[in-house]
Amino acid sequence: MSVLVYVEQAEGKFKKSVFEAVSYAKAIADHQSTNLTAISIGDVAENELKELGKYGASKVLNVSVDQLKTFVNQAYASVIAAAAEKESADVVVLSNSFSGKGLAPRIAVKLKAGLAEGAVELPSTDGKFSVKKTAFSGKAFAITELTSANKVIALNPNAFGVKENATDATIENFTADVKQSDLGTVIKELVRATDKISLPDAELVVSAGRGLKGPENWGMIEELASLLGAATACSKPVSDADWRPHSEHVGQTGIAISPNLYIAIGISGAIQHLAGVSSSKVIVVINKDPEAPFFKVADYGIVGDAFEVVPKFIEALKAHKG
Ligand SMILES: Cc1cc2nc3c(=O)[nH]c(=O)nc-3n(C[C@H](O)[C@H](O)[C@H](O)COP(=O)(O)OP(=O)(O)OC[C@H]3O[C@@H](n4cnc5c(N)ncnc54)[C@H](O)[C@@H]3O)c2cc1C
Repeated sequence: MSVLVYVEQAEGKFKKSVFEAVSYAKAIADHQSTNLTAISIGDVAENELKELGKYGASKVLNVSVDQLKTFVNQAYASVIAAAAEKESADVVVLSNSFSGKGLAPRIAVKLKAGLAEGAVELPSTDGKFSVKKTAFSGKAFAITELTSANKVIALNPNAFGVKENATDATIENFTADVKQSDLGTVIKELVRATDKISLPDAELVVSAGRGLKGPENWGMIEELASLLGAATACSKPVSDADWRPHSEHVGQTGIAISPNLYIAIGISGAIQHLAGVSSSKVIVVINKDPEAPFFKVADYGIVGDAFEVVPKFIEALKAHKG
């Protein structure tokens, strides 16, 4: 028995959430006194693959074939399942990212495995294999017991943290048959929508809501985000009104994020909004209404008018940066 972790790459590089998934998988492997193997699909240089050893992967299966250069859900799931079978892995771990959300259930079906999506902690060690995970679109937690022999766990980004565990990773090429039926949808070209920091991966996020009154007032939000090196986000009504693009909408029906810092400006804190942001490590709320529900989950709160507070915040940051 062993543990397999899928390491998603973007343009040949691994993101922090991947190193976190490897750290998490390594902790499971250690608990089971077994080895951790990683599987990478796409064009990744050897030195980047070797990096995975730093977090505990002792072997890396490298799949580099033309058909799988870009992400193809069904085909990637088949390859990862084939690797799990080859490695006799009974636990498969991956990040609960956009692609992870599509892959995890497919891999689980192929391996007849129990599935825990949105895991936020290591499985329990009391003899049962129970995983704490988010439920009801992030509004609650559930403890799910996986009773099947094989298990698939999709870890929520920023839930476990990156932990170094230096091992010398050996790299092995892995060739799995890619069936034509798995290539039903193929990405032909990837076009970047923006050069801005990607919201799902951002460590810092500045978000604003209807309290900003209109799209013309987002200049100060963008300036604040740029000074902090943060991504920008917004509430649903803001993107519904086309004040901001839908790619910035966070919450139950938008993107779920868990950055280290989430600054919410002029957002009431409706439950559907909180569903996507409440697992942020530190939440700062700026709202002129002291009764705004967001203050209940805030680590720091400023009761004040955004049009007064944000410019002062920007001024202070500029002064701090010199
Ligand atoms: C099925 C369903 C799914 C939903 N999914 C989502 C979702 O994914 N994401 C999401 O965000 N919403 C979602 N919603 C909508 C959600 O219920 C709220 O309506 C929405 O989050 C409110 O957005 P808001 O806080 O920007 O606006 P408002 O509720 O209008 O709040 C504006 C806030 O700004 C404050 N304010 C006003 N002026 C200022 C000022 N000058 N300075 C400082 N503060 C000020 C006000 O006090 C208020 O708290 C969903 C709703 C439903 C029914």
